[in-house]
Amino acid sequence: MTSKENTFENGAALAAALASIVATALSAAVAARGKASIAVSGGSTPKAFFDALSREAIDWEKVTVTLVDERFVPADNPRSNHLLVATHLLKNAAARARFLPLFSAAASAEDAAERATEAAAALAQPFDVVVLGMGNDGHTASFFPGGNHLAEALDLSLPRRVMTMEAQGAGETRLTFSFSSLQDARLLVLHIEGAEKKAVLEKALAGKDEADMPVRAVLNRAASPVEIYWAP
Ligand SMILES: O=C1O[C@H](COP(=O)(O)O)[C@@H](O)[C@H](O)[C@H]1O
Repeated sequence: MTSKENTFENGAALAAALASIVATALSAAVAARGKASIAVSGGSTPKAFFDALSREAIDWEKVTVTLVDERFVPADNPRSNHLLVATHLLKNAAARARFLPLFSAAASAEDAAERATEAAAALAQPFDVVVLGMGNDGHTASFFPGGNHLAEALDLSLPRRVMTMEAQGAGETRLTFSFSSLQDARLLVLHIEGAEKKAVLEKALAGKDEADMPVRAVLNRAASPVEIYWAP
């Protein structure tokens, strides 16, 4: 599919612009269908965006927020993406949103993935908004190079689901929405910041090998156009 690069002077300007277009997309979804859904990423990049989005005047009671991916850790773990979202997004006006976690205290990560798949099936499809991040190794969501379920996760014929992923660069076992769940979002954003990530993006755009850089699946095969948001 196509991608479009949106470049900003700094992270604050990017956060404000991204919060504004995401708010517009969520409000349009509520107006059209009575509810809206957004899947967001974890990591260090989205904090300012989350803070800005939390203040947007949206009918948040009608919005479900979930995660693109999560570590198989409880929400009080400092590495939990749920904790990040609870701290930076589910506050101010956005405190009224519903949150759908991927982690649950199941016997195994596989069981937690099954539970999250069932819970997510109640959401309207596709997602109204998906905001992806990217690691310096070319991973996005928890599609890691060398991931034990990478080929399955990137297979577009896989029914929408949450699945587990283990990889050397991932730390904890991960829970991640499949590519099939994310790639057709009504608004599909790849949010990256810094010169190093820009260089990783350029490398990803220049090649095709998805096992080496799984973010290429998004850049090359997503059904929706990819809005790339970048600031130095
Ligand atoms: O592991 C993860 O990392 C990526 C990128 O994180 P960042 O710290 O470099 O911004 C993130 O998109 C993903 O959701 C997260 O689980």
